[in-house]
Amino acid sequence: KPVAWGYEGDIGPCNWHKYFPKAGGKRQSPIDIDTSATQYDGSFKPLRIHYDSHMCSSLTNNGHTFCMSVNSDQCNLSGGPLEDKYRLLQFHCHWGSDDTKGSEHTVDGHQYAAELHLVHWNTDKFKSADEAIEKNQGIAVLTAFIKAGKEHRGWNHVLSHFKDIKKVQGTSTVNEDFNPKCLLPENQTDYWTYEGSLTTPPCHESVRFIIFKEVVEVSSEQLAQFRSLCVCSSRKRDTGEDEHLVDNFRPIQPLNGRVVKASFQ
Ligand SMILES: NS(=O)(=O)c1ccc2oc(NC(=O)c3ccccc3)nc2c1
Ligand SMILES: [Zn+2]
Repeated sequence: KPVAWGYEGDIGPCNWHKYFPKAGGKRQSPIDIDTSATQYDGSFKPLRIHYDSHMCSSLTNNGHTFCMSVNSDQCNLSGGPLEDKYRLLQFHCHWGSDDTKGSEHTVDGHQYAAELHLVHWNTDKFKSADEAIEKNQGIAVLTAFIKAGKEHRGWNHVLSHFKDIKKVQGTSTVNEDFNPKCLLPENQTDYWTYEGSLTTPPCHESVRFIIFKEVVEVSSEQLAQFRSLCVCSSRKRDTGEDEHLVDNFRPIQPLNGRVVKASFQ
């Protein structure tokens, strides 16, 4: 029977290690990026992000975030710090209860309103995502910070399906011509990268994070739509309204001597 975990109370991040021992490991995520301690690495080749847009995907509320599952073998990532080719598996976000918090990684202690994770698995080294998810070098997560600002039209293709997934386990099929590349910042040459973990249980230490320096803007109204998702099926709080899915970010974890590399000087 799967163990319940969440972001507050007894099942919150401080207790994850009791049922998910890797959560207490030495290369956990997220971390704070201290820009004075990052090391420029001139050896990185250009990042190659090739996504097609003719992919059918499904959007689900898994009770911890929304997850857009992608099943196209044409969405590939390679280059940069990566030695192998990785295939897009899903993307999701982390956010807060207001625009002042929500990202998992922080930059010089600054937390953004939300954080986008595009999750890829290593198709050169492993036969399935189920295998890659728990192996070193198995996963690469392209990450973009999100702040409140002007409206992002690309995000509306995803947000327009949110009414179908308000409740947990709600699923909606997305067939329209949508390319997740539109969710990334324009500047895809400046990024930080380090070796970490899944930021939710089971916290496998299998992830290479690639975090773009440029921050993406979405409107405050669009951020409010993230918060409209419900974390529980129909259980009403004693106050009678639905419990909303917010503050689904893990606190930052010890760096333990890891060095964050930068693709830029
Ligand atoms: N916040 S995170 O670190 O990006 C993160 C955290 C936990 C995750 O579990 C999975 N599993 C699959 O996507 C998957 C999808 C299909 C088959 C096997 C695995 N991806 C994750 C990403
Ligand atoms: Zn994530």
